[in-house]
Amino acid sequence: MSEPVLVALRGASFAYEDGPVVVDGLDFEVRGGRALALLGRNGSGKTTLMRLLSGGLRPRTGELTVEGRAVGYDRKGLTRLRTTVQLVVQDPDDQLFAASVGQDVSFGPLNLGLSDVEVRARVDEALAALDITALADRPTHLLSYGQRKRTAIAGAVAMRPRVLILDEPTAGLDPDGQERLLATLDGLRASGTTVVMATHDVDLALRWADDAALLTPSGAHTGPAAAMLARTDLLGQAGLRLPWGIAAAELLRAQGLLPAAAPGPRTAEELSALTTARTGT
Ligand SMILES: Nc1ncnc2c1ncn2[C@@H]1O[C@H](COP(=O)(O)OP(=O)(O)OP(=O)(O)O)[C@@H](O)[C@H]1O
Repeated sequence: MSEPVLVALRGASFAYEDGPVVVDGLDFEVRGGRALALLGRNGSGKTTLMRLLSGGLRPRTGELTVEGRAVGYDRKGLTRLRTTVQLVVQDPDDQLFAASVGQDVSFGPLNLGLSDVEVRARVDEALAALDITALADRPTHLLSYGQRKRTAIAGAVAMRPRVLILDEPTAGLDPDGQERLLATLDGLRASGTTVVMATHDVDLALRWADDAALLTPSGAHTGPAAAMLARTDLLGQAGLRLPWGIAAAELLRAQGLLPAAAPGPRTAEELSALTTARTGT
C-alpha cells in the first residue's frame, strides 16, 4: 500500500445533532489507484464516513486533507473538493432531481461554470461510461431503479473526480446489473479514477477490492482485502461472515488440498486453478 494518499481524515470526530458520536479521533486514508471496500454493520458509520470524506459533513475536530492540504469549507474550498471527490448516495432518488437524464448529469459541470461545449463533452463521456447514452432524453421519473442508479453515478462521473465514493452501489441490482456495474467501475479505474465502495457483500469486496476497511466498535481497520476479510475477530465485530472463497480455502487446507500459505480464491476460476495446481488434474 505505497500509493500516495489522496484524501484523508486526520483525528476526525463527528456526532450528529442530538445523535451518537459516530466517528471519534479517526485517521482514515484513501490511496490513489486502490479500490477500497468499506464494510461494517448497519449503523456503524459508513455513510457518515463517506460524507465526511466528500465534504458533505464537516468533522467537529480533526481535519480532512486532499493530497496533504487541509480542505477549506468555504465555497471555493468545497468546489475544489467536489472536483476531487464525488459521493454517490445509496438511494438514487436522493440524488436525481432534473427532468431528464441528460439534464441531471449536466447539473454538476454546469455549476462549475464550464462552457456548453465542455459540459456536453462531459455529459456524453459520463453517459457512455455508464452505458446509458440511449437514455439521455428519458424523463428521470420513468427510469427503472437500476437505470436511476446508473444515472446518479453518471452525474458524479461527469465531474471527473479523482475519487469516486459509492454508497452500496450494487444493492437492489439484479446479478446482471451488478456485473455491468463492476465492469463500469473497472473501466473508470482503468482511466485513473480511485473508487471507494461501501458494501455489506463480503464476497464482492474480496473479489473487487484491493483494500478493505472494517468499521468496528474498536475503530476502522484497513489493509489488503484478502487479509482483512480473513480476520474472523474483526468480521465478527463488524457483523460480517467470512467470504466464501476464504471459507472454502480453510476447508481445502484442512483436507490437505491447499498449502497453508496459499491465498484463498476470490472467484470460482481461481478456486479451480488452485485445486488443479495442487492435485495436478
Ligand atoms: N442525520 C442524522 N441524525 C442523527 N443521527 C444520525 C443521522 N444519520 C445517521 N445517524 C446515526 O449515526 C449512526 C451511523 O449511521 P450511518 O448511516 O453512518 O451508518 P451506516 O454504517 O451507513 O449504516 P447502514 O449500513 O444501515 O446504511 C447511526 O447510529 C445513525 O442512527
